[in-house]
Amino acid sequence: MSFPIKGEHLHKKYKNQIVLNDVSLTLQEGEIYGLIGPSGAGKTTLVRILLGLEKADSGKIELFEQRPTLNAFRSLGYMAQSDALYSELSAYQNLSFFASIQGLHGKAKKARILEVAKAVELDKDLKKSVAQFSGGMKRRLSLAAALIHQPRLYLLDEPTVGLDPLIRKKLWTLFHYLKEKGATIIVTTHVMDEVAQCSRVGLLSEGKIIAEGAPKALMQRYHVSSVEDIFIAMEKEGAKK
Ligand SMILES: Nc1ncnc2c1ncn2[C@@H]1O[C@H](COP(=O)(O)OP(=O)(O)OP(=O)(O)O)[C@@H](O)[C@H]1O
Repeated sequence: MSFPIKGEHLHKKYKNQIVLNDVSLTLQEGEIYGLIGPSGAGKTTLVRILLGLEKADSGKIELFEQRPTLNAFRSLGYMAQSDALYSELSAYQNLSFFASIQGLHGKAKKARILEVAKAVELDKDLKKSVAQFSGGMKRRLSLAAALIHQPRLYLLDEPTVGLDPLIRKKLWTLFHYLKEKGATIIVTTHVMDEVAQCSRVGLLSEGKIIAEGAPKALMQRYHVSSVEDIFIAMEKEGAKK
């Protein structure tokens, strides 16, 4: 078993606010790990630290069982919570920019842009300027940009916010497809039916991962019949500690 990401004893404070208090997290190859928790719990902060975009105050990170290098970070696929797109450019130009950064050129680049645009159903909108895109289209374009270099590891921060149920379902089909092909995905979400589709779930609350496991196993452990109830039971347990 290989571990695409390992974070050990991570601590993070903003001024006097403790956001991460000794968080350890190990992702297994080929799993979809759902990171859940109340708003402001530190999910984005944890993802950004794992990605190398933010520095932990202390703790250790390994990427593919090695100390992370800049190149290793480049090989990750990241979809931020707010879309990092160039609105004055077309969707095609945006994808072309991200593809070039990743070293794709010429015919291979063009083919890959069409492939990822199809995967998120934006292939007919590639010529449009991003300024004319809806919120959901921007989310999908951000995802396409994260897919462009076929990374082995994806960090997706609330990838389906603002998307209609049909597109949401299609994106999850895509996530499962990526997983089947061997990719590992860490995804933050507040949507319970998405949580149910994760291989494992971790609940971050008050700076700690207070529960972790497969959704079914967690339902058994907390004697509840829905993922939503796990969330509530885990939170209650966390509050008692
Ligand atoms: N750069 C920063 N400077 C100061 N405080 C910050 C910074 N980034 C995050 N925080 C604070 O850290 C806490 C955790 O934020 P974070 O965005 O990681 O939470 P989250 O779990 O992702 O929330 P949500 O579910 O609402 O997206 C919040 O209280 C936030 O205000």
